[in-house]
Parts: sequence; C-alpha cells; structure tokens
Amino acid sequence: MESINSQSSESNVLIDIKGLSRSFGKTKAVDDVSFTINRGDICAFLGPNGAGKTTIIKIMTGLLEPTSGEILYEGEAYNPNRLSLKRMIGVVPQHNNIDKELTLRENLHVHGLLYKMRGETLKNAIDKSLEFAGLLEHKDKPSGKLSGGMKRKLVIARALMHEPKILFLDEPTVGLDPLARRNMLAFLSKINRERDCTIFLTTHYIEEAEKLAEKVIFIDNGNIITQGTSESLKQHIGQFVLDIGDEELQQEFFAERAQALSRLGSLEGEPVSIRETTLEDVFLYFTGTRLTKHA
Ligand SMILES: Nc1ncnc2c1ncn2[C@@H]1O[C@H](COP(=O)(O)OP(=O)(O)OP(=O)(O)O)[C@@H](O)[C@H]1O
Repeated sequence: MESINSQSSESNVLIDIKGLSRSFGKTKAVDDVSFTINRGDICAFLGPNGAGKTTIIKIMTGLLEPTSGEILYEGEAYNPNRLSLKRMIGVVPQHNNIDKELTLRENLHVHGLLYKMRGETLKNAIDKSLEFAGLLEHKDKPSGKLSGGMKRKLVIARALMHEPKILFLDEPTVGLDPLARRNMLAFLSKINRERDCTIFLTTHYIEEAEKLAEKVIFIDNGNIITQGTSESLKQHIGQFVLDIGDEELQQEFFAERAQALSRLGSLEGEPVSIRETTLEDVFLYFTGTRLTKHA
C-alpha cells in the first residue's frame, strides 16, 4: 500500500489505526489496514461495494470487534464502554435509524438521555442541533413525514447533539437525489468549518471525495490501495492523461501538459485526446478496474 504525501505530523493525529483486520468466516472483509486521521480534516474512504468500508466504520465506532489490530483515539485505545471516548464520536449509519412515529424533537430527546443530558442542557442541545441543520421549524412533526434529505440531516443533527470531535458517516448521500446530494455536501463542509468537527466518511462517489476531502483513502477487497490528498494522488501518476484508441482504450500519464502534447503529436492516425487526470484514473491506475463500474 502506498501513502502519497499525506503529511500527518504526530501531534495533529486524532485517530491512529494500526494493522486492523476483520474476517467473517473465510471472508477477509478488512485485511491489515493502517491509516491516520488528522484533527480538523475531512477524510474520505472511497471504494466499490463490498470493499470493507462499512466494516471499518463499524469497528472504529465500537459496533464490531476487530479480529486483530489497534485503534488509538488521541493516543488512547478505543473502548466503546467509556463515556468520555463515546462522547468524542458521532455516528451516522448507512440507514436512517430514526423513529418515524416520534417527532424530530422526541428523536433527539431520546439520544440526549443516552448521553446523560437533562433539563435545560438537553432542551438547548436539541434546539441548537435542529437549528444548525435547518430543521427547527419542523421540530414537532412526525419524523416519518420528512423528505429523504431531511431525514438524513436529522440523523446528522442527532449525532452532533453531544458535540463530538469527530463525525463518522457511512455513505451519507446514498439514495438522495442530485439536489439533496449537493445540499448534503454543503452541510458536511459547514459542520467541518463551523463546529470544528473532524469528518470521516465512506462513499463510492468519486466526485464527493474529490470535492470534500483533504485526505482520500482508496480501499478495495479489504486492502488500502493508496492514500493521500487528491492533488498528491493525481500528481503521483501524472496530472495529464492521453486517452489513446477507441475500443481498447490505453492511457498514458504525464507530469506536464507540454510532455503530453509532444507525445500526442507523435501519435499520427490514432484517435487520441488529452485531459486532466481525475481520481477515477487514480483508482484505475492502481487496481486495473474502474470504480464507477462497480458503483
Ligand atoms: N456480518 C457479516 N457477515 C458476513 N460477511 C460480511 C458481514 N459484513 C460484511 N461482510 C462481508 O465483508 C465484505 C465487506 O463488506 P462491507 O459491508 O464492509 O463493504 P462496503 O465497502 O461497506 O460495501 P457497501 O458499499 O456495499 O456497503 C463483503 O464481502 C461482505 O459480504
């Protein structure tokens, strides 16, 4: 596995994952995975269906035991039974696990009680979270009446109530229409900026990782393929690409546009086009398959 210029200084590391593995019978869902998440970053775990993303998020949030490996939160081993560590994290699972019969306020109330909030503190945390998510005006509606995008925001508002340092989101935009997806990405940026909250999300949408994340970690078949910033990953393989041929497309990568143009000039008679490298090209370069084909 390659780590490409991910620039994590020891003191800035919030979470340190070392040699994490998890098997289900003979299936190795996660196989010796190591990475760090820096304080304040948005970090995207990007990979096709079945790559191991949900398994890792479940292990990191204490819902699953790893077969082996270590997770350190601010240098301390993660123990889901310790309230102080549990308070550090907010979790948004892949499926909206809200009670549709309860109002928005009631859903958050139940969550607050679990985090030992009471009285005015609880009431204020509910109002603050709903307001931040733009849902305050709906607070007395049954949650089942919300749109898909609003239900997702409610789950996020609930996860933010106890002011976690890091928010985990498993495929936050799956099932949303394009407009709701765009709104969701803007909302996640706002959480990161205004709540000083580190974000770790899984996705199989390349453009989401590209738009949002400081650090992108590619995963396939339970292994980390490569990791780094979008820019460093693209620079590593070359910022410019020539697509050569039509049926059997071949790609050649170049650090400079001038080099790509010079090569293009030498390819007489072949269909060829020049463009900037994308994260999709990075996945293809390292795995030999397209991520969007899987998604
Ligand atoms: N509880 C389980 N029992 C058996 N196998 C499992 C279980 N959970 C996950 N797996 C297997 O582990 C592998 C990784 O699954 P995981 O759900 O972590 O992938 P994913 O990247 O999150 O995929 P998706 O995007 O489809 O959710 C898959 O082969 C899956 O079938």
